[in-house]
Amino acid sequence: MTASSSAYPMFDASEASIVRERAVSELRYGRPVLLMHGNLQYAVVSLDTATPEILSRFGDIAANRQELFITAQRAQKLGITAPYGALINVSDTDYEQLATIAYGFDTTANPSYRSASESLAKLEILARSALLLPAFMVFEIASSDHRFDGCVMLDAATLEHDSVAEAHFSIVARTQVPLKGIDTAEFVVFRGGVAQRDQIAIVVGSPDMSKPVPVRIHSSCITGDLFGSLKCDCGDQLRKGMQLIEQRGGGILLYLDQEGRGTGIASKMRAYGYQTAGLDTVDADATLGFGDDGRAYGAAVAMLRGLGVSSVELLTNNPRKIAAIENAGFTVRHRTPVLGLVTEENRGYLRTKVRRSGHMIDIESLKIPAE
Ligand SMILES: Nc1nc2c(ncn2[C@@H]2O[C@H](COP(=O)(O)OP(=O)(O)OP(=O)(O)O)[C@@H](O)[C@H]2O)c(=O)[nH]1
Ligand SMILES: [Zn+2]
Repeated sequence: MTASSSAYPMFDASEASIVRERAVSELRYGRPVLLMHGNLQYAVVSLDTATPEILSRFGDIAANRQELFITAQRAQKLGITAPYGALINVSDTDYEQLATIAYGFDTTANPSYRSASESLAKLEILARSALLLPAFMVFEIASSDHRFDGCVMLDAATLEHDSVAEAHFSIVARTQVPLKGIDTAEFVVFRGGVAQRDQIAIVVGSPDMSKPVPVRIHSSCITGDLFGSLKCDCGDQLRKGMQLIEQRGGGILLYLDQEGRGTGIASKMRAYGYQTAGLDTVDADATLGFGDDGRAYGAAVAMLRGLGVSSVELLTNNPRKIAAIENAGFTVRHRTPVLGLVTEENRGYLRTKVRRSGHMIDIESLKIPAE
């Protein structure tokens, strides 16, 4: 084999999605990245992963002029109105105090701040990609400052929510798996999109792709799907969804790698902690800095296209899923509700879904049998 003498690199390492994934990796290891916006450059570290030592070094380099970025949702919890988030003055704030301001249950802090620019609001997108809390230490650096040379540098303008247009997926494996109560099921593994993660489509039976196909788009819920958590209805919905598809004579279940509505298992468990302390699911996420539901359905769209689906019967109570599929050009012929068992433990969660997230569940049906 002869070595290539091409003057061109094998791939374009400046491609926005690759730079973003490198930045994600750096942030998860607690290291700084550079966020560019026009002539401005910000050194940024994640509060979720940076150690006190890293933060202290960061503060030394910034000569104590670093600020804490929090999202608009978290700012609102602190009584601050800032549409793109806020930059909190933290010159004399220790690590514990930073965490309290950034995502603590106690929201009584009254810090001095300035409103963040639109470009810094993009840090929330980066946090979601990295499955980290959306709180960052930020320091604006001069172009003559070379102390962050070597850090991954990304352009804020390239940080957009997972868009369908950029999602390229391909099938890497498909194989039959015998499932309890299901006649035939084929697991089709797709690879692509953000971080080239693997996503699964389960094709039940042999659906006619030229007709409306029964489809459930299911976001992963380790606690509910695997362990039978009583806090939500996910496990029931998963199994009911599969049964409904089987009863229809075949269809597709898309199992999306979107734990905790895309915030990741760590943030979901933190949110559960706040729920135990009395917050509902939406307020618990907002207290951590997250918006109501930031899930993107690019992977679902790509998988349905990859399987040759154009028209669906969607098994869901969530209007956002319908909108996402319709916006991508699919015809939603029919919607079938999927409701799990209502229990004392999940009733509040289901009510919040109806009242605050617009889920189409008959509130009367949320009475538990003994009521
Ligand atoms: N952040 C957060 N995520 C949760 C909580 N409870 C469940 N989840 C996640 O919520 C998602 C629920 O997914 P789905 O059942 O597909 O979606 P849905 O929005 O309920 O819509 P349908 O079930 O289709 O009506 C999963 O990713 C769960 O991990 C919670 O309290 N906080
Ligand atoms: Zn769940």
